[in-house]
Amino acid sequence: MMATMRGSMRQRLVGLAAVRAASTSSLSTFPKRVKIVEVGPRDGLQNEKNIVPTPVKIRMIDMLSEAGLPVIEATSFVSPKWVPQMADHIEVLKGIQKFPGINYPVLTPNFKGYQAAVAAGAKEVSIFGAASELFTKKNINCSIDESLQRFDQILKAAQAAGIPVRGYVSCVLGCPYEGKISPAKVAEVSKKMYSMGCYEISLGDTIGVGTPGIMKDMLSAVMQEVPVAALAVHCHDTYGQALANTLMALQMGVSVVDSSVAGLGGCPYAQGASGNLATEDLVYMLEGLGIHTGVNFQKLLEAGNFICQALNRKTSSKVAQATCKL
Ligand SMILES: CC(C)(COP(=O)([O-])OP(=O)([O-])OC[C@H]1O[C@@H](n2cnc3c(N)ncnc32)[C@H](O)[C@@H]1OP(=O)([O-])[O-])[C@@H](O)C(=O)NCCC(=O)NCCSC(=O)C[C@@](C)(O)CC(=O)[O-]
Repeated sequence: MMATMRGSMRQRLVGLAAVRAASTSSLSTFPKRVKIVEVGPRDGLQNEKNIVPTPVKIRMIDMLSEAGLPVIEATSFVSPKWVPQMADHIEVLKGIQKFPGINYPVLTPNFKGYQAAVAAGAKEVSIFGAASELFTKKNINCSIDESLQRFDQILKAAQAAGIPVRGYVSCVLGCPYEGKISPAKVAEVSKKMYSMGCYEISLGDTIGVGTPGIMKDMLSAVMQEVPVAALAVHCHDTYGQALANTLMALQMGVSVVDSSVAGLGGCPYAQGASGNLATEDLVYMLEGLGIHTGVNFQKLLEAGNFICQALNRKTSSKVAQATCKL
């Protein structure tokens, strides 16, 4: 009875957000549809100190699939010495249900990771670089130029095998080691990765220090070099700016947004990085703007609830917290 009441309250809450959309006049600049790239199973879990059992990861991904997320980043084929939490990448990728129409990309830092990912059945991979030399060194142990050479090898093999490659550029609004990063540097690295063959470039505010004004300047520079249709934003919420920064990107025409269920997340090689933009908060805002996502909100809440219980953690999603109280 109580659960049914809660369910109907949640529906009313989402309905309320959608009704507000109708009264908003400046919606013409927003995309009609946004593709959400769910990074919770990878970015959300990679920084967890205690190893999350593989069946929990698999159930989390299956629940996110049931919620209708169109892209779910499943795991990373990185060195287990560097990120022990992702050491079960083969079991996770093989163990999840592959829903038709949903992509399950995995991170591959080098050719070794790419080969292992493809052998385990990956149909899409993501390479990850940065606009900061020091962060690149700390994160993948090479310079930016060396990282681009490694990516080139992956991209050539992936192109031959018909495997799409997504590219991340980290530290686009600031670096934990170098501080300010110039929009020109972000544009330069993004352009290189796009020209080399990445179909999409995800711009990461890795430590969540950006504000909408800096986001605007950075995107303006990148959009000179990469078509906006090929751009995504990936905002961490360390300073509570992730939703505002994402809104700015949407206003500028970006229609792909990365987020993490329950706001889980953080990069082990970015001191001070906290969780990602929570998928629940993103979906609530997009519904309110009348922007289609295809996500079942109730099932998304259930996936967030499941992983928070498994981690013995309170959700970082404001919307999930609010609906819990209803
Ligand atoms: C890139 C390396 C491997 C270089 O690490 P390295 O130590 O320079 O690598 P190496 O080539 O010298 O090899 C050292 C050992 O690692 C092994 N190795 C080498 N490659 C692999 C592989 N792919 N899979 C499994 N094992 C591997 C290799 O076989 C060898 O094993 P050993 O002989 O010592 O037993 C390492 O630095 C690494 O794994 N880094 C990953 C760090 C990471 O995952 N960071 C988090 C993801 S990025 C992020 O979160 C930001 C993002 C994407 O979300 C966007 C944003 O927020 O901005």
